[in-house]
Amino acid sequence: MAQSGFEGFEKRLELNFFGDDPMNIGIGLRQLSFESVQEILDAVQCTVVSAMGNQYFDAYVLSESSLFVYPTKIIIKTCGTTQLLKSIPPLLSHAHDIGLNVCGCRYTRGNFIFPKAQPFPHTSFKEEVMYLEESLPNSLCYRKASVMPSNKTTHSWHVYSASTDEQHQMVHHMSNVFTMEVCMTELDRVLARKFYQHSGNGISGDISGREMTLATGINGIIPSALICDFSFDPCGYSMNGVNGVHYSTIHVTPEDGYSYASFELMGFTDDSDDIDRILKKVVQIFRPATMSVSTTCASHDMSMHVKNAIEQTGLIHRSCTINEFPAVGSIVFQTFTTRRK
Ligand SMILES: C[S@+](CC[C@H](N)C(=O)[O-])C[C@H]1O[C@@H](n2cnc3c(N)ncnc32)[C@H](O)[C@@H]1O
Repeated sequence: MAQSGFEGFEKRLELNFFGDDPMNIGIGLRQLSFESVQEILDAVQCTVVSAMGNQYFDAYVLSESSLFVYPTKIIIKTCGTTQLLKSIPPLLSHAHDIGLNVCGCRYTRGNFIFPKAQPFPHTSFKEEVMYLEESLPNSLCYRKASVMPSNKTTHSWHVYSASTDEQHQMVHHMSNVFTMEVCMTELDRVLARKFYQHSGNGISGDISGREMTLATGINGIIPSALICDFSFDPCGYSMNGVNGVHYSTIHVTPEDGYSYASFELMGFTDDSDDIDRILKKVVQIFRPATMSVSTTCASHDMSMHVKNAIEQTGLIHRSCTINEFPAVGSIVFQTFTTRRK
């Protein structure tokens, strides 16, 4: 294991808002100017490298992962040594200026490969929780922080959630929406090489990103999705998939010694056959030695589909932890490894 390298494991923040005038939200957060978005990202220390949108939301590829902006929801996912939680104060302030107030927060992450390289407030989960508690208004009175373990101390899932009373009631009406966060380490070396640019060809990150999408089969994971992709120099890859109201996103750190890839999907639980097929395709593209899947949903029915699909790829199910979070629902954290691990 390298002593230090690029931290692939992302921090993910999801904030939900409500309007002063709920019947008149319109495009809500999507009306934030590009300057306001950049100011929020400055606090995190990352920038926009590519963007696309549809009638439902805007999707940005960042220098360190992704940002999704819906009228009343924002999801920021950043890796490396970014200071994700520092986005909260400017974000709440800009949202307030357009008549929106926060009503729900969910922060999740895995275990950093290089924890000592993380800056404040990401130096420890305790520090992160303290920062979250101080940054969120008192109206978010249902709060919970938990570290969900696996069979290995090196793999656990950190979760913080907070919500208002109203948001707490609302989650039950959204019972068929889920998010799935997949983290993969020790990628197959031959497959990881596909995320290196061909040296000295001088082509842009957009064009070589597209080439990687096609060469690896990433475009076949969700064939109906519109893809915004980008490759970094000399290596590294990010993409956002836009499919109606749903997004998917993939980020790859292919360097040997600390290789990492993530896949995330927001979708409807009714499409469980599709989810089986998607997960198998993801495993086939990266062939990781270790994989964790965290599903967030009003119920925990999804977890069985996840387990069955991944076991069919030859990976072995090692652990499953379930926890309930107010206004979020059930989070199921499962880990898998190859036989040799
Ligand atoms: C931003 S991407 C994907 C991040 C994602 N969280 C992951 O690790 O899967 C990170 C990869 O791009 C490479 N990279 C090259 N230039 C970069 C830059 N300017 N900013 C961020 N990453 C860069 C890193 O070395 C790493 O391999």
